[in-house]
Amino acid sequence: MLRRGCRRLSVLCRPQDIEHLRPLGGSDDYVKLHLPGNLATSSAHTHACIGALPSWASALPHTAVIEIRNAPARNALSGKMMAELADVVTTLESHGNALSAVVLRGADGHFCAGADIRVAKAHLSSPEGGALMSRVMTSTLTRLRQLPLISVAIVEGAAMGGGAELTTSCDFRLLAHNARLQFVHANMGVSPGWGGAARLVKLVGRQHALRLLARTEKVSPVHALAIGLADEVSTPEVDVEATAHRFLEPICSKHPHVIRGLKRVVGHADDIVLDQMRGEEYAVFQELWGGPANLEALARHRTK
Ligand SMILES: CCCC(=O)SCCNC(=O)CCNC(=O)[C@H](O)C(C)(C)COP(=O)(O)OP(=O)(O)OC[C@H]1O[C@@H](n2cnc3c(N)ncnc32)[C@H](O)[C@@H]1OP(=O)(O)O
Repeated sequence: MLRRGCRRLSVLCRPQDIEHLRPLGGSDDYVKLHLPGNLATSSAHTHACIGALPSWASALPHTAVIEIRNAPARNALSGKMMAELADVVTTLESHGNALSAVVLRGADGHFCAGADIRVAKAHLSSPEGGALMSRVMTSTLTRLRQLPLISVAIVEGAAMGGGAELTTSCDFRLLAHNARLQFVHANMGVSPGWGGAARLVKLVGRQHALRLLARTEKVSPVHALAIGLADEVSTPEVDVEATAHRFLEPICSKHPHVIRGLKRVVGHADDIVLDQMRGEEYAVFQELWGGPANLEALARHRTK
């Protein structure tokens, strides 16, 4: 399932891969997309599980929240949750025009403990099962990373294994003072399988990435900040929700088209060669120049 194109190596996930994972979970574990009121109504018919925004996020305009919940397993992802995360990303790809940002957060004080080991043991322990999970998660997290939205992981408590990989698929990581990140894969006898190794190298560089992966080091918030794995760290005085608010407010107060254009330009600069980037930059500029936000800004600027 690996395709070696002339430019990139891509992992192909088939719809039946996602459907294979969907029954593998319980009734209380889920991944849910929380949207502002109008979008929640218009996205009600999509596959994804949709809810209203939690109160801490409702004051942030143009922001969605992805909630990860699996209470008995520190929010580890069951197969069902992996399928639901894919659904959520599909909804954001097709219904997210009015959004600027998406926040990924685990429920009840933990981010995510990786793959749900109970499910993995019972249903995905074969090489084929692992490959299937890897295809689905790599594809979903690549699509999450490529959304034209600013994505932010709020990391509280444990982010282990695949959970640590999940944090790297977001543009920014805001860590609670009690956050614990650990790429425990080597302890599980595996390497990252959700695309997280490549993203980690991009974030922290070859040296730190190899060290974190090979030594399975526990990364404290202070260390994460020092090596570029964290963008902000909350304190006991300023909690993680207030930290997220402070970080996101200057982004979400701008016009969503502008933020989406910026993300596309920077995303492409990061991922593709320069001449393609120039084409994208030109195309985005043409789309934005003369648009409502640009005209509003021009109107505000008085001619001397
Ligand atoms: C390519 C991706 C590959 C992977 O992600 S493989 C999975 C890698 N993840 C791990 O190895 C994490 C293992 N868990 C831990 O280290 C710790 O549980 C963790 C997350 C730091 C939390 O520690 P504590 O707060 O002390 O809680 P605890 O250990 O008592 O756990 C509470 C309950 O949660 C369960 N749990 C934690 N991680 C899980 C997982 N990944 N899958 C399934 N169940 C998991 C744990 O078994 C315990 O259950 P119970 O209450 O004893 O029934």
